[in-house]
Amino acid sequence: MTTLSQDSCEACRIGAPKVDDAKAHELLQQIPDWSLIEVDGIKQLQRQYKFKNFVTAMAFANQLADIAEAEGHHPGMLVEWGKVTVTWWSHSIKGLHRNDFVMAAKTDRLLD
Ligand SMILES: C[C@H](O)[C@H](O)[C@H]1CNC2=NC(N)=NC(=O)C2=N1
Repeated sequence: MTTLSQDSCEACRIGAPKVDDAKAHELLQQIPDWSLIEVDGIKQLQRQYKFKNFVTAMAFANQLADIAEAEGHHPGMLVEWGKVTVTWWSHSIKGLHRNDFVMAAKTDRLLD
């Protein structure tokens, strides 16, 4: 199995294959702190990160913005005092692509 955090995002266009449930559960083993959620029928990955204040939470969000730009794949982020909720899904396919699992793993690595 390849290490998700070391992969790069591949082009994800309308019609690209979604990750099926069996594959999603296999990939989730590499990102065990993430939850599989469904919003308006769209499967997504979500994790909440805790910080000591708003400034450190915002700094993390900005770091994540930088890697999102570098990979051309962008998360949902809710920045609050002491926490950031990150959500990954692929807008173009209204669901989960392998890219979302790659980016979730890279998000975790920001805190190594
Ligand atoms: C043109 C551009 O690459 C696309 O619109 C990208 C940008 N970032 C994206 N991010 C996410 N999460 N899903 C997408 O479908 C997506 N599309």
